[in-house]
Amino acid sequence: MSTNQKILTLVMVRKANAILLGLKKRGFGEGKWNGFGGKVENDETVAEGAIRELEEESGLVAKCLKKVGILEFEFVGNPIVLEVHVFDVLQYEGEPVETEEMQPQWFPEDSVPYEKMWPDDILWYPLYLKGIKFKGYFLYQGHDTILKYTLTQVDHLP
Ligand SMILES: Nc1ncnc2c1[nH]c(=O)n2[C@H]1C[C@H](O)[C@@H](COP(=O)(O)OP(=O)(O)OP(=O)(O)O)O1
Repeated sequence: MSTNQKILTLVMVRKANAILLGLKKRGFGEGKWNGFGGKVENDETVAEGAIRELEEESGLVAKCLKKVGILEFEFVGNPIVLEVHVFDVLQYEGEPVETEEMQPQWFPEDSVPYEKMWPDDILWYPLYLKGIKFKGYFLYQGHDTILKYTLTQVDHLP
């Protein structure tokens, strides 16, 4: 991994045509609805990081995860590249609870609040919701403007 790269996770939870999102209460992405996740620590695998972040941010304990996408984000003027590994939770235990970082809420899959989410989400969620694996790259100016992007369907993910 290059010193300019940070590995993060984004964990998506669904049930019966609804998706669980959390309103970020602090830090990066504050005020936006998003899946759950964060930076992977040095002493854990990406999947272990995903499980830890989901529990820390929502109280849910993931029992089975599947990687569904990898998204890279760059911001003009910032050398750091964020590599976000997106996971679908196939099985979990517990009920979502509000935490210091997130206020969780179920949304019907046809009423995802894209206007209050990262602008890239409306581009790749349709693939995710159809069960299609994907890779994406997004160059941002600030946090609201995508200057360019690529998004491709893939058969396999590392
Ligand atoms: N553009 C975009 N779309 C969708 N999701 C994301 C982005 N950029 C992102 O960073 N994310 C996701 C990836 C992670 O799930 C979070 C960001 O994690 P962050 O809060 O920075 O990491 P933590 O380790 O929880 O941070 P601390 O608060 O503990 O320092 O957003």
